[in-house]
Amino acid sequence: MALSQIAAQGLVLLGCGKMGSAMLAGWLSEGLPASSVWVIEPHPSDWLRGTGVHLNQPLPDAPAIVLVAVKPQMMGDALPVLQALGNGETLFVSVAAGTAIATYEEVLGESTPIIRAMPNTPAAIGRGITALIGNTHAAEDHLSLAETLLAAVGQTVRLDHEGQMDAVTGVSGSGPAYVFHLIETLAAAGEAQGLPADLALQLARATVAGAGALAESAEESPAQLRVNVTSPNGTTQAALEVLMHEDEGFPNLLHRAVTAATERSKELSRG
Ligand SMILES: NC(=O)C1=CN([C@@H]2O[C@H](COP(=O)(O)OP(=O)(O)OC[C@H]3O[C@@H](n4cnc5c(N)ncnc54)[C@H](OP(=O)(O)O)[C@@H]3O)[C@@H](O)[C@H]2O)C=CC1
Ligand SMILES: O=C(O)[C@@H]1CCC=N1
Repeated sequence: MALSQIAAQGLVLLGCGKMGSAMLAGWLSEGLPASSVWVIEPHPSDWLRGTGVHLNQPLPDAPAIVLVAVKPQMMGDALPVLQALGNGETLFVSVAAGTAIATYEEVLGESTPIIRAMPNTPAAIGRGITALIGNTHAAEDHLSLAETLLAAVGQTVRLDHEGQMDAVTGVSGSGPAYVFHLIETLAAAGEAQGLPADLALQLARATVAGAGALAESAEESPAQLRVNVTSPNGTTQAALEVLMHEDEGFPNLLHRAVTAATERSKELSRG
């Protein structure tokens, strides 16, 4: 099914904060007409008001997809509004962290096709990645429908089982924040070495963006690309000896960070 077919039946977006807006911006720029989107959002931003979507208006009877993008803590209040669309043709896709498929089945009905997805904010510029897993009522058609929608804002991957979702959240869902923090801290380190703040930020931002693009397009592995930068006994080697330190280096730090995110995702799903 193409994006135009989703447009014909309608798309409902429940919650349009940071993640909902990132995806909506991507869909609109990919040609999804604003007139085919219904958004339920208690405090719409000026940007959202300006898009021309149906805002807080009565919903269509059988939209192709309802996408749920409210905070996990808001789910109990938000989901019942959609109950009438459950147990029907409409596919539900939720991007909420730490909210199990079973939670949606309880509210929407067990025969509702439900897909749990974990996107990330680069979706706003079509460079996201979304992992998906469906319930037993999500057939191949439903999965490819969700993939059509989410592929419009980046890559998609299917998971083998729902248990992988916590770690996915820790790696790619939260991951953009780690990279933005890397840019901030690389710039601050440059400033500490005497560079003007704006120059340090320009260097850090372009370096992370360029290295990311190279890592994605090059045939070599990230490890080989790292070696390519590292002259024997040169400047990079001096830095990597700090970053690759067994206890205080990047591997241990990132391992702890991803573990903390994964554990928090598990904790959220316990309620
Ligand atoms: N931000 C990210 O990078 C990612 C987020 N996610 C998931 O996406 C979901 C949304 O996160 P995020 O966008 O960051 O959070 P935000 O708080 O920015 O967005 C949630 C939006 O939902 C609105 N809302 C609250 N209650 C209701 C309701 N009853 N009906 C409709 N809308 C409601 C909120 O309004 P108000 O602010 O007025 O309460 C807010 O605008 C979360 O479940 C999160 O786990 C997944 C991947 C990445
Ligand atoms: O921080 C969070 O809980 C959400 C889920 C992944 C990214 N943001």
